[in-house]
Amino acid sequence: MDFHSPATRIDSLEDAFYISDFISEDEETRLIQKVQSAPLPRWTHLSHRRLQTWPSALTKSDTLLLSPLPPWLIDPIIHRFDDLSIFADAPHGAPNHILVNEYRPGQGIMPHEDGSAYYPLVATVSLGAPIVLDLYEKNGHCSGEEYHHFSDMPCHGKPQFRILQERRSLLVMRKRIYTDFLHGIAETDTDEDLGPHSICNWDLLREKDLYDAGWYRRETRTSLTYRDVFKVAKIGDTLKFLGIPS
Ligand SMILES: O=C(O)CCC(=O)C(=O)O
Ligand SMILES: [Fe+2]
Repeated sequence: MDFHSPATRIDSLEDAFYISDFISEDEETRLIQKVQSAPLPRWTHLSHRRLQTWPSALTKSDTLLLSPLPPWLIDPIIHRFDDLSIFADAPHGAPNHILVNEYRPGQGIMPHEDGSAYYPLVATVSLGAPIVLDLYEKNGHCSGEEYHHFSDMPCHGKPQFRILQERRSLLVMRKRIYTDFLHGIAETDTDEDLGPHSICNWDLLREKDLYDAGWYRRETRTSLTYRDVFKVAKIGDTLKFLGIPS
């Protein structure tokens, strides 16, 4: 089976796909335990969330120094990506880099793009609690009083699209959605105005009744974002380059 079937496609977005029950509850529990039990220095503390980078951060020239990913980030997730051919067209045919982001209630991530270091496809597995991801078209411009100082800036006021990511779900964004949109998560402790009119993957949700009131309170949500870095270097080659015998 391919991941880009009509059963998983988010209708209003040509190149985004959503699978609500990508991992089981037991798999989710185990993954959360693994994230939580990583040694403390693994975490980078940012002002609005904390982050782990696997296998390591990219160099200044956006190169990944190749080293194996830990087994818990491969099995079952990357095996399932293989079954669905998610990274089949990527240069290395599989993800080689994973960011783990943890958001407590009130935390988020500013609208941004992931950039050209990566093949334009990101596959995100959500753990622990739902969260809304906002998409902003890059060349959308601001209008309205509060933005008049920044009229040439992309508009971060109102997202064009909102994707509700349930716990245990997979979201794949690629091509134009990757290159032409910014994505972000609001710093709020309540996601509001939820319904078929505002959430573009509403039809694909597993547990719509949780949002009957039109809002929910955030709880700690962790994401695993899988990508393929274009430029890779073997550690041995790097040591040779530095004149160090390996
Ligand atoms: O947590 C998410 O779903 C988004 C994370 C993200 O945008 C990033 O790590 O670049
Ligand atoms: Fe991102």
